[in-house]
Amino acid sequence: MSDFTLPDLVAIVHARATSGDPGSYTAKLLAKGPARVAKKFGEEAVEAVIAAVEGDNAALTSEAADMLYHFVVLLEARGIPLDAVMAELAGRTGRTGLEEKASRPPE
Ligand SMILES: N=c1c2ncn([C@@H]3O[C@H](COP(=O)(O)OP(=O)(O)OP(=O)(O)O)[C@@H](O)[C@H]3O)c2ncn1[C@@H]1O[C@H](COP(=O)(O)O)[C@@H](O)[C@H]1O
Repeated sequence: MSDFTLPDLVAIVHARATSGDPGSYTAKLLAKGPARVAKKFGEEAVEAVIAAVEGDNAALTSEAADMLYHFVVLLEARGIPLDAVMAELAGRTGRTGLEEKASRPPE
Protein backbone atom coordinates (compact mmCIF):
# COMPACT_ATOMS: atom_id res chain seq x y z
CA MET A 1 0.00 0.00 0.00
CA SER A 2 1.23 3.50 -0.87
CA ASP A 3 2.16 5.73 2.05
CA PHE A 4 1.40 8.85 -0.05
CA THR A 5 -1.37 10.83 1.66
CA LEU A 6 -3.75 13.66 0.77
CA PRO A 7 -1.85 15.98 3.16
CA ASP A 8 1.34 15.12 1.18
CA LEU A 9 -0.44 16.23 -2.02
CA VAL A 10 -1.71 19.41 -0.29
CA ALA A 11 1.88 20.27 0.69
CA ILE A 12 3.14 19.66 -2.90
CA VAL A 13 0.33 21.74 -4.43
CA HIS A 14 0.97 24.62 -1.99
CA ALA A 15 4.71 24.53 -2.71
CA ARG A 16 4.11 24.50 -6.49
CA ALA A 17 1.50 27.29 -6.19
CA THR A 18 4.08 29.57 -4.62
CA SER A 19 7.08 28.33 -6.64
CA GLY A 20 6.80 30.83 -9.51
CA ASP A 21 7.93 27.96 -11.78
CA PRO A 22 6.62 28.68 -15.30
CA GLY A 23 6.68 24.95 -16.04
CA SER A 24 4.33 24.10 -13.17
CA TYR A 25 0.85 22.98 -14.31
CA THR A 26 -0.40 23.75 -10.78
CA ALA A 27 0.91 27.33 -10.88
CA LYS A 28 -0.43 27.89 -14.42
CA LEU A 29 -3.90 26.57 -13.50
CA LEU A 30 -4.07 28.65 -10.32
CA ALA A 31 -3.06 31.77 -12.27
CA LYS A 32 -6.29 31.33 -14.31
CA GLY A 33 -8.36 31.86 -11.13
CA PRO A 34 -10.71 29.82 -8.91
CA ALA A 35 -13.53 29.65 -11.50
CA ARG A 36 -11.24 27.93 -14.02
CA VAL A 37 -9.94 25.55 -11.31
CA ALA A 38 -13.53 24.73 -10.31
CA LYS A 39 -14.46 24.05 -13.96
CA LYS A 40 -11.47 21.73 -14.30
CA PHE A 41 -12.47 19.89 -11.10
CA GLY A 42 -16.00 19.50 -12.48
CA GLU A 43 -14.68 18.05 -15.76
CA GLU A 44 -12.54 15.53 -13.90
CA ALA A 45 -15.50 14.58 -11.67
CA VAL A 46 -17.68 13.95 -14.73
CA GLU A 47 -14.93 11.78 -16.25
CA ALA A 48 -14.85 9.78 -12.98
CA VAL A 49 -18.65 9.39 -13.10
CA ILE A 50 -18.50 8.10 -16.69
CA ALA A 51 -15.79 5.56 -15.77
CA ALA A 52 -17.87 4.42 -12.77
CA VAL A 53 -21.05 4.03 -14.81
CA GLU A 54 -19.15 2.08 -17.47
CA GLY A 55 -17.68 -0.19 -14.77
CA ASP A 56 -14.15 0.62 -15.93
CA ASN A 57 -12.27 0.41 -12.62
CA ALA A 58 -8.84 1.16 -14.15
CA ALA A 59 -10.19 4.37 -15.71
CA LEU A 60 -12.06 5.23 -12.48
CA THR A 61 -8.84 4.88 -10.49
CA SER A 62 -7.02 7.23 -12.87
CA GLU A 63 -9.91 9.74 -13.03
CA ALA A 64 -10.25 9.63 -9.23
CA ALA A 65 -6.58 10.64 -8.97
CA ASP A 66 -7.15 13.53 -11.44
CA MET A 67 -10.25 14.55 -9.48
CA LEU A 68 -8.51 14.49 -6.09
CA TYR A 69 -5.57 16.50 -7.46
CA HIS A 70 -7.90 19.15 -8.93
CA PHE A 71 -9.94 19.17 -5.69
CA VAL A 72 -6.77 19.94 -3.74
CA VAL A 73 -5.89 22.71 -6.23
CA LEU A 74 -9.43 24.10 -5.78
CA LEU A 75 -8.99 24.22 -1.99
CA GLU A 76 -5.65 26.00 -2.56
CA ALA A 77 -7.34 28.48 -4.93
CA ARG A 78 -9.94 29.37 -2.30
CA GLY A 79 -7.54 29.24 0.66
CA ILE A 80 -9.44 26.45 2.43
CA PRO A 81 -7.22 24.15 4.54
CA LEU A 82 -7.80 20.41 4.11
CA ASP A 83 -8.14 20.32 7.91
CA ALA A 84 -11.33 22.40 7.64
CA VAL A 85 -12.87 19.77 5.34
CA MET A 86 -11.76 16.95 7.65
CA ALA A 87 -13.18 18.81 10.67
CA GLU A 88 -16.48 19.16 8.81
CA LEU A 89 -16.51 15.40 8.12
CA ALA A 90 -15.51 14.59 11.69
CA GLY A 91 -18.37 16.77 12.94
CA ARG A 92 -20.81 14.77 10.84
CA THR A 93 -19.84 11.55 12.61
CA GLY A 94 -21.15 13.13 15.81
CA ARG A 95 -18.04 11.92 17.54
CA THR A 96 -14.63 13.25 18.42
CA GLY A 97 -11.57 11.04 17.95
CA LEU A 98 -11.37 10.51 21.71
CA GLU A 99 -14.97 9.28 21.99
CA GLU A 100 -14.39 6.93 19.07
CA LYS A 101 -11.33 5.45 20.78
CA ALA A 102 -13.25 5.07 24.04
CA SER A 103 -16.09 3.20 22.30
CA ARG A 104 -13.74 0.61 20.74
CA PRO A 105 -13.77 -2.80 22.43
CA PRO A 106 -10.58 -3.56 24.35
CA GLU A 107 -8.00 -5.56 22.33
N1 LIG B 1 -1.17 14.99 -9.35
C1 LIG B 1 -0.96 15.81 -10.24
C2 LIG B 1 -1.75 15.84 -11.44
N2 LIG B 1 -2.80 15.10 -11.85
C3 LIG B 1 -3.14 15.58 -13.05
N3 LIG B 1 -2.33 16.61 -13.41
C4 LIG B 1 -2.33 17.38 -14.64
O1 LIG B 1 -3.63 17.75 -14.94
C5 LIG B 1 -3.71 18.01 -16.34
C6 LIG B 1 -5.05 17.54 -16.80
O2 LIG B 1 -4.95 17.17 -18.14
P1 LIG B 1 -6.06 17.60 -19.18
O3 LIG B 1 -5.70 16.95 -20.48
O4 LIG B 1 -7.43 17.33 -18.62
O5 LIG B 1 -5.90 19.15 -19.24
P2 LIG B 1 -4.88 20.00 -20.11
O6 LIG B 1 -5.35 19.97 -21.52
O7 LIG B 1 -3.45 19.58 -19.87
O8 LIG B 1 -5.08 21.43 -19.45
P3 LIG B 1 -6.35 22.40 -19.52
O9 LIG B 1 -6.01 23.42 -20.57
O10 LIG B 1 -7.59 21.61 -19.85
O11 LIG B 1 -6.42 23.00 -18.14
C7 LIG B 1 -2.50 17.31 -17.00
O12 LIG B 1 -1.61 18.29 -17.49
C8 LIG B 1 -1.89 16.55 -15.84
O13 LIG B 1 -0.48 16.51 -15.88
C9 LIG B 1 -1.46 16.79 -12.42
N4 LIG B 1 -0.48 17.73 -12.28
C10 LIG B 1 0.27 17.69 -11.15
N5 LIG B 1 0.05 16.77 -10.14
C11 LIG B 1 0.89 16.79 -8.91
O14 LIG B 1 1.40 18.10 -8.72
C12 LIG B 1 2.81 18.05 -8.67
C13 LIG B 1 3.40 19.33 -9.21
O15 LIG B 1 3.13 19.44 -10.60
P4 LIG B 1 3.55 20.76 -11.35
O16 LIG B 1 2.74 21.85 -10.78
O17 LIG B 1 3.26 20.52 -12.81
O18 LIG B 1 5.01 20.96 -11.09
C14 LIG B 1 3.22 16.81 -9.43
O19 LIG B 1 4.48 16.33 -9.03
C15 LIG B 1 2.11 15.86 -9.00
O20 LIG B 1 2.40 15.38 -7.69
